Amino acid sequence: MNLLTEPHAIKMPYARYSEASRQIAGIEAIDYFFARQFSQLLFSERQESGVNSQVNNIFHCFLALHMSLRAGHSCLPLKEIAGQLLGFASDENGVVSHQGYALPDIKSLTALFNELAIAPDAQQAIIFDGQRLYLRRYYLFEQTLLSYLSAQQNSADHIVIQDEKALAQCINRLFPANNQINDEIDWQKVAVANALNKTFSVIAGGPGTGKTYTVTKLLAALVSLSQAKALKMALVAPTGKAAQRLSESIVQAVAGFSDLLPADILQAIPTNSQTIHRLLGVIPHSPNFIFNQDNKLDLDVLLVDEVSMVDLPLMARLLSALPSRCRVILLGDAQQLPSVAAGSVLADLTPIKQTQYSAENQGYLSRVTQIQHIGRASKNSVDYLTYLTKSRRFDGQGGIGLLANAVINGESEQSWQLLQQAKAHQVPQLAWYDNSRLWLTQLVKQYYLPLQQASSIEQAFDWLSQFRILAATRSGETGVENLNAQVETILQQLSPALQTNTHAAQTGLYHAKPIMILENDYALGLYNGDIGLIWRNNAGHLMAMFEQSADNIQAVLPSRLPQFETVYAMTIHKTQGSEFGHVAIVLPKDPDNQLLSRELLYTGITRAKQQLTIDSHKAVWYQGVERQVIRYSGFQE
Ligand SMILES: Nc1ncnc2c1ncn2[C@@H]1O[C@H](COP(=O)(O)OP(=O)(O)OP(=O)(O)O)[C@@H](O)[C@H]1O
Repeated sequence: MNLLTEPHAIKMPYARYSEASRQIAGIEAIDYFFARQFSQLLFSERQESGVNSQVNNIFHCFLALHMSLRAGHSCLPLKEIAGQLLGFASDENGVVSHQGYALPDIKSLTALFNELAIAPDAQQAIIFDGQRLYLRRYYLFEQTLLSYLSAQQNSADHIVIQDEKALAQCINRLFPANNQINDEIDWQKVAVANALNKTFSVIAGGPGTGKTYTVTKLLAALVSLSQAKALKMALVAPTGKAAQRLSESIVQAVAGFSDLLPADILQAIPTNSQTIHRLLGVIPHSPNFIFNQDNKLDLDVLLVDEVSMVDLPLMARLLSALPSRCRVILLGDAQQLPSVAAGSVLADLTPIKQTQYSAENQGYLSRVTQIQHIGRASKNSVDYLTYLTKSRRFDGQGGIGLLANAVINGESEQSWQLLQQAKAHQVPQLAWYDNSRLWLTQLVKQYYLPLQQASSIEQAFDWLSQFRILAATRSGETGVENLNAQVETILQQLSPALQTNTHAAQTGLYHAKPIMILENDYALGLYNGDIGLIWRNNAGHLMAMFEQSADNIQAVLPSRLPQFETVYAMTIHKTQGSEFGHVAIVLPKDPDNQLLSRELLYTGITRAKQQLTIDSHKAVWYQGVERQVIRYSGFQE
């Protein structure tokens, strides 16, 4: 069937894209062609149907569905669009620029889609299920996740370790009683105990709450309890950088446990992490992987870190590739930005905002941890989920933790007051500027100029990790591209060597320039988001250097590099999974910028370990803190 041939009986609401874009604000060509193609497909199969008079409504719903997918939702709940005027826009004087389109109420829309018979089993490309419209692909990914979860929750025989006495001994050895502070519940201990009797668990918490520390104890417990059976364990994260950090944190945690555990147990704790893509085995130019539902991984334990960054398709593919015996432990901060691509897996898996277990689970936990009051039983319990709440990094009166909390709780006034106090130097760790850029020259001098004088590449990487400028957008005055150009101009003013460097002027490359890779190159082993430094080697040639692990630096000829860009400044989205000593966040000037959200600000703020500089107007800050990222999915009510 030729999809582009319109069945003659059906008249589409817009003859071409230009007409639709004049009428509907915010659409892109791809939304229009998606709606047109799938409406035509539907009607070509239903020429005699009574729904023909509804072509406009169907077209508009499909248009809204595609706009939703583009915004990262995995579906479109009809209740979000029913009875509304969508795509309408007018200027500040009330002059209408786009008329938009109106949709019928929920009852009529539901009746229409029921009549179309596009239920999940109808083998259609667009599916209507549970009052939501889906593209079939995303529906199937979501089903994979949902059925994985229900299989874990319903099957007690998946639980590997059932000897509670042995469990209790092991847990109490890992968490000696003197770890208990002022009768506070040690949630790290609870999290380990909780994960030990489940094949699936989620340990969630903000930065520095000890997720990696806790999970290292969990791995130690699994090794101790496996009774000489060598477990096949894998540690993964969504990006190379996050995988590297996970390895480093586990090595650091293991080093601190020498008083708690014998050397043979410590040695058996895995420390090598890899990306999820690497574990699954990338097939070049294909979205599929070597390991999948028909060719499963041989694993007993899988730990996934930074789950907020994992999108729905990747999580579904990962879970499909696991054998049923595999224990899965997910770690992440559910309050961070969701994945760039579709879905909000971690947010969906953490539907309640504090730990709440069933009475049965509480009974088990009390028995093995000897902690008596783990909480009241609740109907809303989610037994696989434990929150760690005590930040080991941002305690006391440090401004970063206070600001992060106020932002994620939507407290615009309180967070703004913190910034004002910071201006008066009353809050440690914070500095605030009103879109002035006064800080830029000083921080470039402090952090970026010294890179040129670093005595070794290792030292340069170390210094580079101390500071980063973060922006919400790529383009525009406050975007990454412009900020990078400004830093380079300042560096040229400060460094006479750079001013006279004709090679730099011709190629844009110079010694100690930080770069970020923008596309995967499997042959070179370089991936989107990898950060490197242009560096003059001993032979006097400029090479691109990448820190593959703490003691392995890879040198690549600049001419062989995949697409890359300068990275004195980067987007907040791209910094997920990384941290820096000092972070400077530059926000857009327009409060209506659609990228602004409290999750974006929170993610940016929590990238800073010691010092944070914020550059924002008041109206922009308020908008950012008040707006929340919402992602629709079939996990929600
Ligand atoms: N119970 C504890 N006792 C002592 N030190 C701890 C404890 N829990 C965590 N820490 C220390 O606190 C720091 C942060 O812990 P960790 O790296 O595990 O946190 P995280 O939640 O994984 O943080 P992020 O993912 O943001 O890096 C580490 O230096 C760790 O050794």
